[in-house]
Amino acid sequence: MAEPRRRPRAPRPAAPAATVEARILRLGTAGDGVAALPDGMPLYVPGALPGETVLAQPLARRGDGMAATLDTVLSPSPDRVEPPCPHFGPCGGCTLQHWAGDPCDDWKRQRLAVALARAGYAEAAVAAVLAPVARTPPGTRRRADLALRRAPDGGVSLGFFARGTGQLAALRTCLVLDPRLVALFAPLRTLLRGLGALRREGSAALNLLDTGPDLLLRTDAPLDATARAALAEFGRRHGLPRIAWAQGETGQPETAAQLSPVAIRLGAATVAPPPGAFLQASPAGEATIRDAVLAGLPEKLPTRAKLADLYAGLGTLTFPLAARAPVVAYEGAAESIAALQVAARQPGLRVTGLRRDLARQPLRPAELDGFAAVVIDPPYAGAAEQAVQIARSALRRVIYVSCNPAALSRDAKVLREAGFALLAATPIDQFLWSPHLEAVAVFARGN
Ligand SMILES: C[S@@+](CC[C@H](N)C(=O)[O-])C[C@H]1O[C@@H](n2cnc3c(N)ncnc32)[C@H](O)[C@@H]1O
Repeated sequence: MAEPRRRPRAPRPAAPAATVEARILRLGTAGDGVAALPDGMPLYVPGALPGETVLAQPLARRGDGMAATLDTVLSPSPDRVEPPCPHFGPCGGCTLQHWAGDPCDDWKRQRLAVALARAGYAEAAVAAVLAPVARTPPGTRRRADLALRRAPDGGVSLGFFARGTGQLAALRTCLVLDPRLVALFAPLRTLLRGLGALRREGSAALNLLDTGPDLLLRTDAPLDATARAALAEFGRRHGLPRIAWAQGETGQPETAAQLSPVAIRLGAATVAPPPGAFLQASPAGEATIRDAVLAGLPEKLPTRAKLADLYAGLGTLTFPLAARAPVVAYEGAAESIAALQVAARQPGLRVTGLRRDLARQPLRPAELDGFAAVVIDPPYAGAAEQAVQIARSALRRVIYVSCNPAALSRDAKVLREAGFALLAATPIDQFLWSPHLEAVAVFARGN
């Protein structure tokens, strides 16, 4: 899921507007408090909570409304809490840390209910199958995509961009990340201070694998032999089996130092992920998604049943699914599907991996009809083309893993119109203290 590494564009300077007093009516999908201006236009106030009266400074038009900054909270919500992280505010990572957990869970759960209701499922039908929010604990996030910036004195800051400002909030700690990744912040800064390949800006993507932290460094200048030796020494000292490097935001990663093999266990398979590979953000989040997907399968599968896993990545869901029936996994990223295919050669796994761009070439009805169930876990944009093909097929069971309620809503509408009922909906708070919401929804027809 998205993490706030890419530098956001700073808002255009606007003529200073008078501070307004506003009553916050609700929270918007980006986590901002939403009030109504006298003409009815929404006023988006980051940091404000539902029920609060605030003084806010309108800044500039944003979408259908007006963006503002929070000046003063005149009447705080009883659900306002002291943010536990010292970087709250400047850091763009956890924008809802000032909100108590239970109301935040209720808000996320309600957003899933609304998304499914917008797809046309009756409110009562949604309420009947909607599970409580599964909240992942702090200190368990195993992926971080940190921005790097060299200061004029040669020092390097490492952190996330504050929302909408282009300002990098330099982090000393992080409450959501696994402490084993946080422990690398200080040594990374020291390493990067002396690394000529980082002139002005770059990034450090950290994935915590079963074999230890896996680092993908992106810098704005080439990496020479001395720098490679420094990376290998860093890996040895801090227990990183592999450090990969790439030039620029889009350069192809290459292994700069490999000290021992990398691996992660997914179901019954051991997979060697490529540098910077997609992993579910936390082991607990992954387990919740996996369990909800497995629970969504038909109770009894015919002897010759096959399953399909679309947008399979490294096989996070593929390999657990293969415990129930043979699985065909489809994935667009060459390095990910290659890792899945290699892992699938381990004995007894019953997995076939195929590379396919599912946006351009969604599985057609004749292909879908051969599967007893299809799991679909698309990127943020959702799977509009694939949903249309599913609607035209004779497929009876779809398990949809979503990281974007709006895309889920759009695709679920296509399924509903094709006769799919909603059997289960599980909201998952895998990005604690952020407005992100993930979900698993199970659809069936013809049963
Ligand atoms: C949300 S991830 C899910 C991965 C996997 N199911 C998991 O749980 O780890 C979405 C996956 O879709 C892949 N993807 C993105 N666009 C794609 C496309 N057009 N065709 C096929 N796969 C695509 C990404 O490479 C990524 O692996």
